[in-house]
Amino acid sequence: MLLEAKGINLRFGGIRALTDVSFSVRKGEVFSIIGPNGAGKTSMLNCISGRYKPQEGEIIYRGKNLIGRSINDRAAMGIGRTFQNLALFSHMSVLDNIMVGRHHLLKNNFFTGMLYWIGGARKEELKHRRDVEDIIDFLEIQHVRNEPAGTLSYGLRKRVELARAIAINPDLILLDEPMAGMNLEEKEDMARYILDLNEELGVTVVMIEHDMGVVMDISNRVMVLDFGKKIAEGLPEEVMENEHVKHAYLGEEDELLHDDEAEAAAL
Ligand SMILES: Nc1ncnc2c1ncn2[C@@H]1O[C@H](COP(=O)(O)OP(=O)(O)OP(=O)(O)O)[C@@H](O)[C@H]1O
Repeated sequence: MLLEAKGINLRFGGIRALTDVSFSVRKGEVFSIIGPNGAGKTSMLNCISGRYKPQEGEIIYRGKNLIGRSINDRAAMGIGRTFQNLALFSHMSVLDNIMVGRHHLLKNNFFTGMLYWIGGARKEELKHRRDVEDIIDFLEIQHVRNEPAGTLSYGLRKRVELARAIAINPDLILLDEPMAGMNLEEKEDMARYILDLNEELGVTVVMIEHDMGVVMDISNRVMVLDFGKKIAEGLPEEVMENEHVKHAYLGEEDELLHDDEAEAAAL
């Protein structure tokens, strides 16, 4: 197992965001976390990336417990992530945004900076530049490499975010709704990049996604959360047939229906 979450409990005051959630992800898998709004999906990713600290439970990554380690430590251990909302520096070029992702890998600091002209640090920087160019080629964003990120289409910006997450050389990547807000063509492109990342570069993927078509297409296994609890885990087709899961999603539709009805009644 590459990643194992055991008995994760996360509370915010009186809110139980996650209750006794356990699951494991095998090396090389695309593992999706699905569930209705507010089910605890992002909270779970945040526990893995280090943004949130669960009150109870362990998260074991390559045999080491991650709890208590900083976000940077986890990145250095090979855990990359993207966010639900775009988090790029909009005035910086695509290239510089990706270099930011690379930053913690640069051994070069103030002191080693003095050695720059002697050779070591300069060589290191050249290697980083070459690696970043490889990522740019991989995600086919050469044509916008010098553009300010803020001027790009939404789909391209999401791709640059993925590039920045890949820049830390992750073994495990956490993707929070990578297709949100995309049109069909952009979704298909993104699905292909995620699969290439998984198959060609061997990166294990843990992904939150609302688009069931995408989830069914590219996931090896799926976990379903509802009100902070795991209600199902298994192959995509098994999970979709699960009565609890159908009920959780129907419940959400019911709620939406009631909201519409309430709105209609208010008019
Ligand atoms: N920082 C926080 N402070 C307080 N409550 C939080 C915080 N983060 C999450 N929560 C609460 O935890 C619960 C789970 O939220 P979370 O964002 O993890 O759900 P989600 O499944 O990712 O939802 P969505 O699909 O809408 O993104 C919600 O009730 C949310 O309000």
